[in-house]
Amino acid sequence: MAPQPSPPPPPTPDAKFVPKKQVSLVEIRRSASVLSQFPIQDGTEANVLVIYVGGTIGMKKVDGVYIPVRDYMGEVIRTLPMLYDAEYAKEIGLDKEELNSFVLPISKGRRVFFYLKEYETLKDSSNVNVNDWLEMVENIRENYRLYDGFVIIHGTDTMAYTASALSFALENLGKPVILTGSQVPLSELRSDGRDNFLGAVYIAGHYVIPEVTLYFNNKLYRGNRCVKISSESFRAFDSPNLAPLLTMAVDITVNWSSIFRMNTLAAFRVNTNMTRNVGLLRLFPSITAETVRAFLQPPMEGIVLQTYGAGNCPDDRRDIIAEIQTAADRGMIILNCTQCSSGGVSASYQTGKVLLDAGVIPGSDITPEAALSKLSYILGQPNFSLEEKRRQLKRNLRGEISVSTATGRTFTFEDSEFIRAVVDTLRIGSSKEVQAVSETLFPPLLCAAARNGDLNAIKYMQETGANLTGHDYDGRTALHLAASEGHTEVVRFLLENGCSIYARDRFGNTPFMDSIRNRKLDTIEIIKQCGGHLINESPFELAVLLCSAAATNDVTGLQAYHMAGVDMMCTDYSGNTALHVAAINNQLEAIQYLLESHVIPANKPNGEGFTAAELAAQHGHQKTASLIKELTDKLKEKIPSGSFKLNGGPNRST
Ligand SMILES: NC(=O)C[C@H](N)C(=O)O
Repeated sequence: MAPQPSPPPPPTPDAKFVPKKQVSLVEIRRSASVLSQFPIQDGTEANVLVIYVGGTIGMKKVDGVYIPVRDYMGEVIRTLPMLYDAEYAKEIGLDKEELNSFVLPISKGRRVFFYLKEYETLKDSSNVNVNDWLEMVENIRENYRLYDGFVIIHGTDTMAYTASALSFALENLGKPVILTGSQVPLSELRSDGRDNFLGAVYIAGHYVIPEVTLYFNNKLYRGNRCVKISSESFRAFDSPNLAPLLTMAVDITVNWSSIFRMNTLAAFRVNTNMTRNVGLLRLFPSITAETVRAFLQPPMEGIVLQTYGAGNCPDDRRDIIAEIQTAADRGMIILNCTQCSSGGVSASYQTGKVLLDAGVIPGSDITPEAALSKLSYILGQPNFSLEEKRRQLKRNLRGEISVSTATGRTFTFEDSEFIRAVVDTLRIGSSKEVQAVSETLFPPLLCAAARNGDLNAIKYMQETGANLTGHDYDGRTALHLAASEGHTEVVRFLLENGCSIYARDRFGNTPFMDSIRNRKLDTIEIIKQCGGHLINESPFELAVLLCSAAATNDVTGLQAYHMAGVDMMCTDYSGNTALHVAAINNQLEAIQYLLESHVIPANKPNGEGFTAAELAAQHGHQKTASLIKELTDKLKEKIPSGSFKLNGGPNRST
């Protein structure tokens, strides 16, 4: 075989390279004079810190091989419109290279800004070690309050290890930490990096999934459930024992009931006590006792024992079992993890029970990567006794294992035993009292499920006897929530099961009004088909809502009111219709919609006798005044005679 060319020398530090002064995006945006006029507004903006550790995603081909190159990631991002809204960045002064700050195109009415913090030494993840983990943890700690979420750009080879380690080191996490990378560099034509990078930053800026997760190939996995399964496929990772937490497709589907949430009031903190004296011993047929003994010697403190099937070892190899027993007796912690890619450990077989009897701790369905991190984290805690370490290893700390009930099934929200378990806990005996508990508990549960669009959970609760029309302490019903969120499938199901579109909550809102306020046009249509209409909303209140929609160019809002049958000619306290207000505020799209839908005649005077065109001119919007006249003339040509009474306004919709 021809001699292989010697690998290129590692990239020497570039003399001119000066590490960027690391400031947070928030500080940048608050300090930059241009930006001060764009105050950070809650809800419509999000800030994400992107920590760039290395990996293929940011690599550049140099002399025929890929190597990480400083500043290259930022250069490439600036060329990708899906990752960087250059025009808006320029408009607000965020386009300076030294700012290392970027902004996604607007999405769901929100701007996601991200600050790229590039490590001084960008690594192929094969070189990532505990010290790098500690640096990532520290970076998150020092920036925790400044950002809505965190993305770590990392090589794929050891990404699952890093994700597992961080999941334990970041305690009481309340914000998303998402790892991602790619199989093909971002700059290459067919890179998977663009979608992976965009998806991770998008999710971090739009969803509060308070876990360490891993985003790859349109799926968001719990980080400590992942394994790398391919060195070539874009589907490089799998989570064999837990379904993805989120799937990115035409719609974004979040499996909210799977999200792991800390049940503590303790604040976020980092815990970097992690011992390195751990290892993984994979059993194989005819392994010698000498090998096992050598592996279990100090300074080893704990090992992951990778066993066959459901956690089995050869029970006829008394020599091996004796070595394991001896090590366990002297305080070695041994965690049983299956070699199978899915499923977990159980003491169902004698060949598994012998390990349990020898003091090996069953690891449930934990992955090898997570098992090593969990061991390292627990054995690193200075205040844990041996017993406490053993106890903690059996616990589900960060969702790294499936919690099984006595029957071996995993507890889920949809499980009808949920209510029975609550009833048992409250030690309520009589059916009357059980009924009282159900009437109290089911409505908020139904509302929660409806808000998440979780139709299966609603059906489960219906089968358990829940009254779908029940309301919670605020008078809110499941239909209110489903209508507010626009979950049309749930709305249909609830309507087909007798839920009322006229139910009013304590604020006087009906599901119909909720669908209008939230601009859920499909839901408005469904409720209208069921005869839904506005009942007691005062024309004045509706006029104010219409005019504020016009003033803010909220065309969808105008459509929603129009679809709902609101009298679009209603006027506010100064006799202005939505068209007058749109003209005063120079909102061209709103004007166009109102004129083209023939809901308000252009020549209708407001309370002071001025038409929309006159008001536009009075407020210095000459072009808008001309547009109104042009549109009106054009539309007049199209209007069939008799269908529009200029002085009396449109045919009134019922
Ligand atoms: N796709 C990748 O990122 C592989 C690369 N060797 C790494 O792990 O850094």
